[in-house]
Amino acid sequence: MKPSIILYKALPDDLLARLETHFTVTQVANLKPETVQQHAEAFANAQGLLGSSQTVDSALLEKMPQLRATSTISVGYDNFDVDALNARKIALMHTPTVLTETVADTIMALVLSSARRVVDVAERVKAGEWTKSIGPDWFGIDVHHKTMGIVGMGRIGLALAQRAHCGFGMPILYHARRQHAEAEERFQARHCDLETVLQESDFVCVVLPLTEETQHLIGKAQFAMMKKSAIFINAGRGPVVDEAALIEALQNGEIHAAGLDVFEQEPLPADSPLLSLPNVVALPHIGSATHETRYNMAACAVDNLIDALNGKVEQNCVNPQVVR
Ligand SMILES: NC(=O)C1=CN([C@@H]2O[C@H](COP(=O)(O)OP(=O)(O)OC[C@H]3O[C@@H](n4cnc5c(N)ncnc54)[C@H](OP(=O)(O)O)[C@@H]3O)[C@@H](O)[C@H]2O)C=CC1
Ligand SMILES: O=CC(=O)O
Repeated sequence: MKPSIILYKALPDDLLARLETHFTVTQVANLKPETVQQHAEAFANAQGLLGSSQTVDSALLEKMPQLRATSTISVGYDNFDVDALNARKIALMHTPTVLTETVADTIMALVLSSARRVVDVAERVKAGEWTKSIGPDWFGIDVHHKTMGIVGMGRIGLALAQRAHCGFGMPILYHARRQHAEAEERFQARHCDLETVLQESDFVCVVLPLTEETQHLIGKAQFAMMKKSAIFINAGRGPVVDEAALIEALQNGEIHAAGLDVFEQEPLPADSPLLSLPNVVALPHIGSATHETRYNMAACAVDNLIDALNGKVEQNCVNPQVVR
């Protein structure tokens, strides 16, 4: 008999078919308690769980006594209670690498659009305000050859460093827990403490995972350290930044502008002050959102679940050490 799994995200037809050759699939809209209750038997029998962007906590795991593997269509896994998974020796699979280049492209898009005011001035053109040759009130600031500060020099940080250094001639400062030889050799990146990155960078790009250590790592004191001309980018996770402090820093002119793909609350509430600040580019968490990359992530997650339920956790497993 094929193992049963719960799928909580729509998949392209060919990937759903691949999943169904290996498993009996119950597809649900979400992992809310009422959904779990409605499909109680399927959850009780499921050995696998596949989807994205939903909380997987101990309350859910209690309803899934047979669960052996979870597979998220994302690289970030802060929405999972990893300790609870570890306690039950449940594998957690994720999709690093396949999205790295696309996310780095998104971050460069935020850098360029914040600095050159692409969104702001395009809206002015559409509003019919381009009636004569433009003046300094339409100007932006240069990106090329400015100092790029990267907080989190992992896979995405490295791909960002490549774009910034090789494409835009930017010197790179970075902060991570350890030194990264590849970034230093290929892009002459300089490993610094967080304070130095914040003080010396023209662009501060945060590409950190959300953990107990990184939650609100960037707050009032950190914005105060940045240059008044600095542009702040967050493409890691919203709660890494104290959003109230960011809003204050933008309103008080402590920093020049911000480009944001992630927020403390997503979707961003319609009354967020960020939406009325002209020096903010706010994106709806589109880091990896291209047709190609989202397909590749879903394919990777399907393969990951097939592998994990066959006892193969050498690749893309967050907790291989606990899996039997
Ligand atoms: N906006 C979006 O759509 C997307 C957002 N993301 C986010 O980006 C994150 C990073 O992805 P990826 O680059 O693949 O991950 P990696 O694991 O490759 O890199 C994470 C980096 O963060 C650093 N880091 C972690 N904790 C700390 C800390 N406490 N202090 C300093 N540095 C720290 C790591 O340091 P060290 O090297 O020293 O271990 C590492 O350099 C994801 O976890 C996710 O949250 C990812 C994809 C899309
Ligand atoms: O935010 C997206 C991810 O893959 O993580």
